[in-house]
Amino acid sequence: MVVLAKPPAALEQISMVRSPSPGDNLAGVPAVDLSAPGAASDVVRACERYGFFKAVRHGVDGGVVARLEDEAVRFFASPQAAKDAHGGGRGPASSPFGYGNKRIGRNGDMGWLEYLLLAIDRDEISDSSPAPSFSLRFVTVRRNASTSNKFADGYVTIEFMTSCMSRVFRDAANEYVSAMRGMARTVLEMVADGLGVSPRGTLADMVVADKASDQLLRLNHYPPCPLLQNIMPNCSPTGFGEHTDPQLISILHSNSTSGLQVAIHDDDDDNNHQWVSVPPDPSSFLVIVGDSLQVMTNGRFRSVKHRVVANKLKSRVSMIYFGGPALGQRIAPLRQLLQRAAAGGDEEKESRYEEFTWGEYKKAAYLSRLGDNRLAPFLRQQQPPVAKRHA
Ligand SMILES: C=C1C[C@]23C[C@@]1(O)CC[C@H]2[C@@]12CC[C@H](O)[C@@](C)(C(=O)O1)[C@H]2[C@@H]3C(=O)O
Ligand SMILES: O=C(O)CCC(=O)C(=O)O
Repeated sequence: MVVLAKPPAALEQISMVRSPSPGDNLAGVPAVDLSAPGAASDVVRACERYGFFKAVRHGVDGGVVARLEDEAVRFFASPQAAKDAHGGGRGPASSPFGYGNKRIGRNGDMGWLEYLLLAIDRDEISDSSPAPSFSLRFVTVRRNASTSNKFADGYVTIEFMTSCMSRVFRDAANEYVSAMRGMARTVLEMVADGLGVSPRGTLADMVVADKASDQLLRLNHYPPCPLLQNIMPNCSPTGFGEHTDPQLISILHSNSTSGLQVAIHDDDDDNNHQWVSVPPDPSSFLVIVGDSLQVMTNGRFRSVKHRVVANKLKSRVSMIYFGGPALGQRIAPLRQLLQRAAAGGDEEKESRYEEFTWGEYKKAAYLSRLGDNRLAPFLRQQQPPVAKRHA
């Protein structure tokens, strides 16, 4: 009798992928030295070809990263019941925010991970603040209400509406988010410079200066998964399924455990892609182009598909800042790019996409499955596929 190997119950509903091997590593991960004079054009080149890059010499203090990572590790090591108490609940009315275990989003996606998803809310705290709709929510307040430009530059503090975390955790998250907002500004200004769009704050202000912008912080923990070692030695569970990020920009940090893979498209055939591993480098950050930035560049930048494969032996901890604009922000190609095209430049002069606001897109995104192509319903009819990328 042949007995078929069956995955352990803990892995039911989690899809398997081929285990990464050293040969899958992306040779020459695109890297940009953010302190270099030519950084803006390097950023644009990487976002066009790959949809992501590794930011080095970024100016973020290692202590800021270490303090939040230590707190995240401490939180994930706490008793399961304590973590579950901060979950967003289950079912269609549940909140995506707070602590989650294996369930990603509300539409049936599963992964070998646990996480904390936090909204960064910039309302000032006051007695009249509406009660939060979920159990974990950052509320940012102005440190100095009279200096609004400082506010724009990231001088914010974060308070938790609930006391699930220690003061130390709160402070660590606060300083980390400030650093990420600073990097988001730097990169988005470089994008504007590199594309010849003025003022250079056009994109950065939507995410960093607009008081109503929609920013998230996600802390992921992928426990080691030795369960398949003997029965399926060449397979690994999916940690986080393939997806693109809906926002403008994401900034990812991970510890030294591998697992992140990105889809690299053929230069000649846009429908063809290959999954490659991005070796971890805790001294750097990965900047990822989101769907909204793809639209704002009229498809010139690519929102890159990425996923995480669980590691058999080591825990992976990642921390991601997602920079989205205000819900009412129109998501459409930057006018100057279209105007330049109309005046005879080399870019397309019509938008490839139907118009939408970030609020509309976000609503649709949160009803979709992780791996769906969320921009497809917004593509204008009879548009050619996303332009062949520049080398
Ligand atoms: C399955 C889902 C999880 C997600 C919302 C969605 O319905 C589709 C997009 C997913 C994603 C991917 C990037 C970020 O991790 C995230 C927070 C986001 O903004 O979009 C997640 C959403 C989530 O985990 O709730
Ligand atoms: O953990 C990672 O490295 C990536 C996670 C991710 O893509 C996400 O949280 O959206």
